[in-house]
Amino acid sequence: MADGGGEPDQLAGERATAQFDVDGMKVAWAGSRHAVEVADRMARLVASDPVFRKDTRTMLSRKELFKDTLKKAAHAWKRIVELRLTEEEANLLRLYVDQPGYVDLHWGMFVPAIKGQGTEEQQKKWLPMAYKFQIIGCYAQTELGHGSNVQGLETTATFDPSADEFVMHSPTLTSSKWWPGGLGKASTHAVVYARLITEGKDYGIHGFIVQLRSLDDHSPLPGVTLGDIGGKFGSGAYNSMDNGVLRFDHVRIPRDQMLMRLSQVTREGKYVHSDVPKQLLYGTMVYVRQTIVADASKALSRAVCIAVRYSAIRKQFGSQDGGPETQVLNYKTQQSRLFPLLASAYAYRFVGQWLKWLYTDVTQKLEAKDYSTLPEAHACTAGLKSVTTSATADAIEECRKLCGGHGYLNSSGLPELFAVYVPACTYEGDNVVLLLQVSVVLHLVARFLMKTVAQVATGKQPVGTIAYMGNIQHLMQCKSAVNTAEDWLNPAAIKEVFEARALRMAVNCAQNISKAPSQEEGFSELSPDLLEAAVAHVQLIIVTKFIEKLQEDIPGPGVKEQLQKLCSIYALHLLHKHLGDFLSTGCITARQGALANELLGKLYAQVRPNAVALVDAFDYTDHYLGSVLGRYDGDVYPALYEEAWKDPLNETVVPDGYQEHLRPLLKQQLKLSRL
Ligand SMILES: CCCCCCCC/C=C\CCCCCCCCCCCCC/C=C/C(=O)SCCNC(=O)CCNC(=O)[C@H](O)C(C)(C)COP(=O)(O)OP(=O)(O)OC[C@H]1O[C@@H](n2cnc3c(N)ncnc32)[C@H](O)[C@@H]1OP(=O)(O)O
Ligand SMILES: Cc1cc2nc3c(=O)[nH]c(=O)nc-3n(C[C@H](O)[C@H](O)[C@H](O)COP(=O)(O)OP(=O)(O)OC[C@H]3O[C@@H](n4cnc5c(N)ncnc54)[C@H](O)[C@@H]3O)c2cc1C
Repeated sequence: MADGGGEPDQLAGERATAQFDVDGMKVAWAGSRHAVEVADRMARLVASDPVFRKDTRTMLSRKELFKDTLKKAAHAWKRIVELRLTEEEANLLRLYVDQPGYVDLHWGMFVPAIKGQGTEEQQKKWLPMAYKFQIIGCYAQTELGHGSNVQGLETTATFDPSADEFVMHSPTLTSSKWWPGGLGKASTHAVVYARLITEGKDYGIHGFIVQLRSLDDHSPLPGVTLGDIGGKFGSGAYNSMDNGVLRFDHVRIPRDQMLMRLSQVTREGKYVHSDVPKQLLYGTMVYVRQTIVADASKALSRAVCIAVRYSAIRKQFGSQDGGPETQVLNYKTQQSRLFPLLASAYAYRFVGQWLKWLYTDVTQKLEAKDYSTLPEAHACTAGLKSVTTSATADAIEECRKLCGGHGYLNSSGLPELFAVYVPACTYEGDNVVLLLQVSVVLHLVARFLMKTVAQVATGKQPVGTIAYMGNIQHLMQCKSAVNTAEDWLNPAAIKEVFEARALRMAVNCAQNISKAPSQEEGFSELSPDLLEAAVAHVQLIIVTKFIEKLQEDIPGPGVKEQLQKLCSIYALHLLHKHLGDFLSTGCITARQGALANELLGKLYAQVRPNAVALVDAFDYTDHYLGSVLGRYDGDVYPALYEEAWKDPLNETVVPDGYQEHLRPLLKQQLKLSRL
């Protein structure tokens, strides 16, 4: 029992009110019983290892933090080798270590870039070294002057046939590579994206493997300037990563270090393009965007887990005759802010699982030289990355506010979680730039369908996640049949209005663009509307994948019922938030909007007794959560109190600086008061 009002038993009471089987929900969340078991084992392995402690991380200096990251990475690798962990286990171990570091770029981008863009011979040469960490690689694409506009990169790779070498050069300040993680201090090699110039002609951006540092003493090779780009947002957080700067002064590399799966330069300097689509140059980004969507649910579920547990512990107001105050989780406002985020965590989890499937499917097709699904993979990964990361960043901040003042303490875990997460809205493609990519696809399809609407039944039908657009005749005219609040529980009713909204917004944009003097001008003028149409399309994908998940066999008493409620909450809170879209496109009436809101209130009340159990199903250890507010035992107040004393400021009772700055001030005031 905690001192002064903290009531740890309260969480036990909350758990007792759950109306479903938490173990069954853990399986639904993780994807299989096996996945629960592996995740649990890896989480405990990390939590029990003192090297992986992270409770003082936000108090470390940048240098200490970076060294701590090197230590953790080396120790993690040692454990992976000693225990012969599988790839699945190693990935989970990395997740639970919970500290960004150079290994992420080595495994997450350097290795995939070589796999995707290197020839078989190049893979045979470089991958075994990378797999054993004999070399450490990063992904050096972004420059000081250009990140989003990849075609605008300035670094050059000029072929010199006399030496059979490329000369890597940074011709301007703005061509300095800037941002690549792991580049600043750790990497020995990089996949560098540069303009290929041969026979006096610029063939645009290509990838090259470049050694940057000596494998003997780690010093930069001649002609290579390297460093870290400086401290970043927040304490701890992404500062564990050595995002770096790189400049080349006529650095020579052998010709066979150009990644040559997409195109080649011959010994004589001839440029040859293979039959592989040039967009595969962007393949590594597609891969990482897909992992970022899966990670959104992890970050969001962590924040929600902290906020739900703490909201069940925290009490304010409502005391009658000296009785207990009200748990803040019982306030309808708290529920209406928190439960949509809980539902979003589940929604992103399932869409992330689906996207992983889509990516695997596309990869298999690419291996069989079927490139037809590449545009779908690009649009889905770009759109979902954008929508899920933006919403997750906002949601983490909302969870901080939901935890009141204590949420602002580092010990709540939320400030660091926000700081480490928020760059996901920018890296791997700025979220607006990525949504514009989705809107290009939507615009093309909408324009095509408008032209061919008469013969749509016989014409070429859109497939994959844009298949619904083929139903244009119905979706442009349909009116929702919802008549009672409970009618909104019908997934078909929800799907229809989300499809109609997305299609009508895309068609409206296409019609307005067609009125502009040129398509380019129209596209630019209407880009804010196009973004909204893209968001509507992506939200439809998430809702649809949640609904499809519920059509699967989901074992465990009450599990499917809870997920059905969460699915309805996810969809209806979006409907409520974007009511303007649904009304202005005529998909629903104002009354139907009000009915959706009425149902939302009822669903929140139904979720309330299950809320703590629904976050327990994420199966997070206290180590991974890293939050005194989100502790499993709910013993929040003693932990908060204890944590405060660990701050370096409390190492002495009288602070450093007292003699120089406080004492003279206080003495001076004394003199003044005596005057
Ligand atoms: C310390 C602890 C340690 C523990 C240790 C444990 C040990 C290790 C064990 C395990 C470890 C595992 C670790 C794994 C972790 C993995 C996680 C990885 C984390 C990553 C962290 C992220 C870091 C960030 C990296 C970056 O940011 S890299 C840089 C990213 N940059 C961008 O995204 C740039 C965005 N811009 C663009 O993508 C493009 O420029 C564009 C906006 C798309 C425009 O392209 P452009 O060619 O200029 O013009 P378009 O005409 O628009 O396009 C042409 C054409 O191409 C199509 N297209 C475009 N993109 C793609 C694509 N990606 N795929 C396919 N097609 C594409 C486009 O649609 C056009 O098509 P059409 O011509 O048909 O219209
Ligand atoms: C933490 C972190 C890690 C990173 N790691 C790596 C890495 O490992 N390797 C690497 O190569 N890069 C890395 N990056 C770089 C990252 O990929 C780029 O920052 C990102 O792609 C955005 O590009 P930018 O910085 O040029 O933004 P800009 O494009 O300059 O964006 C600035 C603003 O302009 C807007 N804008 C840009 N273009 C358009 C347009 N066409 N229409 C409308 N609005 C537009 C954007 O929405 C944004 O609001 C990292 C970045 C961060 C923050």
